[in-house]
Amino acid sequence: MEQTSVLQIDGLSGGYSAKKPVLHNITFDVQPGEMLGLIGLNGAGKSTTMKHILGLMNPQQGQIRVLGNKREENTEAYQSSIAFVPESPELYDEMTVMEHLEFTARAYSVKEQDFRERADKLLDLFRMREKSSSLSTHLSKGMRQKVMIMCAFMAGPPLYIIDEPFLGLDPLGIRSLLDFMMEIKTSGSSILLSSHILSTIENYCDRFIVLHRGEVIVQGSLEQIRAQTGQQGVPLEQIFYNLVQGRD
Ligand SMILES: Nc1ncnc2c1ncn2[C@@H]1O[C@H](COP(=O)(O)OP(=O)(O)OP(=O)(O)O)[C@@H](O)[C@H]1O
Repeated sequence: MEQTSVLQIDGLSGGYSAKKPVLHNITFDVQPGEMLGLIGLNGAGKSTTMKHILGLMNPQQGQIRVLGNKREENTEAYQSSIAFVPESPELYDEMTVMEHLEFTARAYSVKEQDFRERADKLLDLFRMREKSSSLSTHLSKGMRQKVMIMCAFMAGPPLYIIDEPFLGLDPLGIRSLLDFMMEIKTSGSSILLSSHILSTIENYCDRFIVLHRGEVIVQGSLEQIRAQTGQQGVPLEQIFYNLVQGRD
């Protein structure tokens, strides 16, 4: 039997006005246990693609399925299968770090035992234990970003959508995040990650989608992209530069 994709995007076109689509006929999938890197220049359409997946924007054309469900057909199953880490932290001012974790656990119906285990692990991993009772307004920028990441991991869904997570994290935080993402993959969940730090994600993502002006110009594993572009042994960053340089 064919395996159901965690995320399947077919012929997605969309944007902020019907007259001027930003995304053009985007097609790609994410399989269980895969980490996909969504890369592209500023304005290429990475966040807009994520907004469509999250259901914050409606496709002008095409379809998006999460675990086989279309959002409009089975909204609850669709939404509860996704956790999102936005580029800029969005926290509740009047809630502590622990209360954010509790709130997320309730929203995703995480069992009490799992909540305790995950909270314990995340507070240690991201070195946030001594801040667990601090209000979010009393945290540094990087700490606020860590809370967003911890909440997504608390939810424990099949699909994580993570928008440029490394900015603001210290080197230990980046390492913890990368290690934890590898653990998540091993447990069978999937990650769609956007980042400009190509040298960091090069060794972690199973496949890459290269977006340019709202179109997928190349996709595949690093080896496949090297073969497709005739650039054996070349780092991802250089391949990306060669691909987009001088292209309209
Ligand atoms: N709220 C908005 N209203 C209208 N146009 C928008 C809006 N947000 C983004 N755009 C446009 O959509 C296009 C894609 O932007 P998007 O934010 O998806 O890019 P991105 O790849 O995430 O870029 P970055 O790397 O800078 O985060 C750009 O041309 C941008 O100007």
